[in-house]
Amino acid sequence: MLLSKYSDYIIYVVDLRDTDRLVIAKEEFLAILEEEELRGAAVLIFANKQDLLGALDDATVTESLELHKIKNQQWAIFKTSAIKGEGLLEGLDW
Ligand SMILES: Nc1nc2c(ncn2[C@@H]2O[C@H](COP(=O)(O)OP(=O)(O)OP(=O)(O)O)[C@@H](O)[C@H]2O)c(=O)[nH]1
Repeated sequence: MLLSKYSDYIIYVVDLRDTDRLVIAKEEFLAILEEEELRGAAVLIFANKQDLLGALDDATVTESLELHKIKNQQWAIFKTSAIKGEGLLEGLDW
């Protein structure tokens, strides 16, 4: 992963079909939030592959990544389908 020295925002993409790696995704996500350079950066989550059957809902992702515990940073979660181009612009507009 590449991080610029002082980033204004983080975009984190979660694969809604990859339930097996949700725990790893959470660990990685929490480690990113602890990066000194990213303190205060806005956090944008793309919950991707929402077009596929069996995709997790965003409430489950919110709970799994413990987004509600983020106190000093703005955050938002958008359901996306990268393949269909859905939800991406809404997220980037946020
Ligand atoms: N249906 C669908 N397919 C997608 C979407 N985004 C990416 N893919 C497809 O998923 C496949 C794997 O892409 P990613 O999951 O992004 O790649 P990756 O994380 O390196 O792959 P894994 O490690 O196997 O998960 C590719 O064929 C993509 O075209 C999406 O929103 N919807």
